[in-house]
Amino acid sequence: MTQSSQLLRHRRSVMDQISAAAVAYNQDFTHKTILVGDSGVGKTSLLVQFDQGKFIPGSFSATVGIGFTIWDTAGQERFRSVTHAYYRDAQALLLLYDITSKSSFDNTRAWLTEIHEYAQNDVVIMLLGNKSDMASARVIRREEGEKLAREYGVIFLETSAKTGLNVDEAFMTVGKELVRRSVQLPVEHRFHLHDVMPPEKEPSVCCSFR
Ligand SMILES: Nc1nc2c(ncn2[C@@H]2O[C@H](COP(=O)(O)OP(=O)(O)OP(=O)(O)O)[C@@H](O)[C@H]2O)c(=O)[nH]1
Repeated sequence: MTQSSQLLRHRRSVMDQISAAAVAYNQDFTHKTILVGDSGVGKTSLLVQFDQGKFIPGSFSATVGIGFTIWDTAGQERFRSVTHAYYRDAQALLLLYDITSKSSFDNTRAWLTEIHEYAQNDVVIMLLGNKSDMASARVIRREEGEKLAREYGVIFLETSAKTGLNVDEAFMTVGKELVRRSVQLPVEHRFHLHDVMPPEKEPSVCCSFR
């Protein structure tokens, strides 16, 4: 078992709470969230920070896909065909780039094209500019991330898997949107968001979803 799959087995995530609450009100409500983006942008680190509240320096071995609620994928090209299969039944996607890597930012367009091709039409997408703690190495300005997010109509945040900045907010925002969509159910199956989580501050940029 990989390190990442072990941590997923033991996670006590906010998403789990949201999911559990949703299931209590609607037996059919399930969701899958996956993290995508170029190799090295910090997908696994973000997941570790969210799950364990800590940063473990150094690269993790490339992971193809693990867990059952939040899926971490490898950014390497050789795993791409496997990733395609994951898109199909994903309800939410966290697309990461590294603010110190222009190529990872440029490649987000290719990732978005792929997502549009393979994912469900109503998938929740969040664009995350990770490694925001590395101010002196920054090559992608925050405004560039915001502009791209607006262009594609997705939510945007800058995060740091190292300091934990906006990590919970990212997963919370996705969870809230999934819950919001689930309340399109008949009245008798609805539940109230306030019952499962306290009010959170809104993300810095929040665009309409597709
Ligand atoms: N300073 C800083 N370093 C980070 C951050 N996130 C990840 N890293 C580092 O970036 C490197 C790559 O992180 P990973 O989490 O392995 O990246 P990944 O996207 O899962 O990579 P693949 O599995 O190859 O797709 C590691 O050395 C991490 O310690 C961050 O927010 N800040």
